[in-house]
Amino acid sequence: MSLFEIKEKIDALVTELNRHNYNYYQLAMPTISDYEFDQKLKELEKLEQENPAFIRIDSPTQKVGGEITKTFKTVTHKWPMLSLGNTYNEQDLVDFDQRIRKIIGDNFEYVCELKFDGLSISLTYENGDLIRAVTRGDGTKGDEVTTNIKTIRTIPHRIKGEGILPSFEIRGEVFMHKAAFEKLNQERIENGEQPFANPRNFASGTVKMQNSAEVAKRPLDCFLYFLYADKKPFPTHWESLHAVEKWGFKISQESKLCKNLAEVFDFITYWDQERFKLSYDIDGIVIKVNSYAQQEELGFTAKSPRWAISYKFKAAEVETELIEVTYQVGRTGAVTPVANLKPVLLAGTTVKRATLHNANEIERLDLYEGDTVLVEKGGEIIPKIMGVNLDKRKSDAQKIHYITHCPECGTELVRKVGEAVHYCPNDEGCRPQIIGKMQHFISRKVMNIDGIGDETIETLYSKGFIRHISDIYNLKQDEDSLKQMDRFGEKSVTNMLLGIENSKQMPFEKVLFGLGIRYVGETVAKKLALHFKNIQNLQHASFEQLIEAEEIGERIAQSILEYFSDETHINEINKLITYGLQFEIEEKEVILQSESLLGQTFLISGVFENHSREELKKIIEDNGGKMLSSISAKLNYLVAGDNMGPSKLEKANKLNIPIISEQDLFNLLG
Ligand SMILES: NC(=O)c1ccc[n+]([C@@H]2O[C@H](COP(=O)([O-])OP(=O)(O)OC[C@H]3O[C@@H](n4cnc5c(N)ncnc54)[C@H](O)[C@@H]3O)[C@@H](O)[C@H]2O)c1
Ligand SMILES: [Zn+2]
Repeated sequence: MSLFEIKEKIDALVTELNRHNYNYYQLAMPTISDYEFDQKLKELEKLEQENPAFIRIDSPTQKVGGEITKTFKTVTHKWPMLSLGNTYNEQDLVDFDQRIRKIIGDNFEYVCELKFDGLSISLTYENGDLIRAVTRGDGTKGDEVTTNIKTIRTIPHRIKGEGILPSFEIRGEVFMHKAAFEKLNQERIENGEQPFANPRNFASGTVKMQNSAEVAKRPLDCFLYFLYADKKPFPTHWESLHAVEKWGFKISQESKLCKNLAEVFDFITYWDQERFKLSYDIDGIVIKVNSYAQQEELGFTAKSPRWAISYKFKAAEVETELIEVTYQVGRTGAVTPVANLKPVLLAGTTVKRATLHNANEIERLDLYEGDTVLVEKGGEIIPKIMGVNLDKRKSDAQKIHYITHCPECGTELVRKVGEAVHYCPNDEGCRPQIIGKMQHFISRKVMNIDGIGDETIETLYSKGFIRHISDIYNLKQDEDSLKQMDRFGEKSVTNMLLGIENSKQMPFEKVLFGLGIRYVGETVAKKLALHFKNIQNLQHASFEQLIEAEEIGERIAQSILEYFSDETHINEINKLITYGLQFEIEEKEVILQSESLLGQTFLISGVFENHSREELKKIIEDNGGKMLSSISAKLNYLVAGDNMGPSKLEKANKLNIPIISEQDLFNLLG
């Protein structure tokens, strides 16, 4: 290569890798595998080493990959939060070991740890209290996410014990267990939200959420693995790990003290096999020099410590044949494509299917019939297709196009502008939608109706007993004929009818969730119930009034409007009201904490530093204030946080309504 070509190559790699960093860290949606990314980064490193004059300051070899965001307070790290050098092969570890021996001699130990696939966090404790939690950010500065991190049960807010330092930092990895990921991601798919690709992305998306109450609902966990203090009380990393465990921190029980490289290799070989049995994802092994004095001697590069390295496992992947793409219709009408594969063994299980998410994914992969595909088992339990082996494509194969009509009822599918998912709009006539809606309604998380299960719903539907949710409440009429039916019997029918009767006491928010309005999942239903109090208010709410409610965005508002514009839905609700289901929230008797806001009206808008909008609302109401849902001359105060809409601000200014901050509100309370 000529010098000119080398420079071109370096520039191209820098641009490409920076784009991948952005996709990976900011969007949590990488488009190439970690392995490919790391190969390209190594190529760049090598070119730069040979041609140092061409190193660019924005080169990904010169900095840690993430960035800070504007939505949180920025905090400068007392000790930079670095990355780790990595490798996928054993020879590099031998070289690493030799480099170390050259500098510190032969008398040292390694600590081998699992490399948890999550996001790193730095916790600061003072006098035993957790006072701050900060993300890695760009390595120098990070986002302060203390409130969110405090929702993680395994992170102590306060520690007690012997020898606790008055001030220290402890770092570790926040992650989500695979089972929790599968469950929550499934809920997202059902609610029409974009699913996360893996637990790591889900965890990092969660830590950066604005609403801590929402974070609390998503179970995260954390292993701690670095202690930092001005003067470390222990001479080694290993001793620190065991001390902090006594202080109350969760450390991994799988770490191992290794005397030499052979023991390190044993550890690697063992975990390469066993990693799939863990309840969480790891993407490799971290090898650290144990003694702090020796760590200091070895020092750092621009991006990572010289005394540590990570050995990364290649993702488990295998080639197999695509048999066909089939389509599943969910209860909200969302149509999900599934790749049916020639069964193949991968990471200890037989794989027969892979998710394709939506039409974009089929397009991205450019799938043809009978293609040989590369299947990867990453975070998820259901594997995904990474790519196609074009060499093996059959010459007469046809390109796969996403279907245009519902495979269940033949209705033409619709896809809204800006959305990835196709829907079957025939919600009243499409079997899986009808059955799915009723199954959702009776399920444990929704109306929790005893004595009736998914299969019963299918049978009752097939026999013509039920077509709508309201029919469930009419089953009593058919008691005698039901008792005559196969596999039903006296007792089970009595139980079922009792369960149905009891469910009439379920609160409004559950009923609302049960109606199956698109995008109205459990949390949204709760917010709507709290905000609108009863079905009439919700049914007649305008678009503007809907988006006033906490966490209700335009997409949800639109979906609610559409739902209530359908006569069948209104009839259905009216029937349910007649049957005695709850369509308003029980107004609890309020005992005021004070009367300092009595007679005053408030409206809350924007995002607040210390409280959620619902919390502020409660504080106002507990002190005698009244909430209004829109800006009018009747409004006394507009409590404004960050990112308030400009139109509101303008309106409030026009009407001369005082705009106050969160702090001003508390001052009003006295
Ligand atoms: N596919 C893509 O587009 C893309 C883009 C950018 C980065 N990446 C991937 O991300 C990697 C870079 O990410 P990175 O800078 O976070 O580095 P890294 O993930 O390779 O290693 C550093 C991180 O490991 C974590 N870690 C887990 N367990 C640990 C333990 N026991 N001790 C110490 N640290 C532990 C820490 O969070 C630390 O910040 C790349 O190697 C690449 O594989 C992929
Ligand atoms: Zn259909």
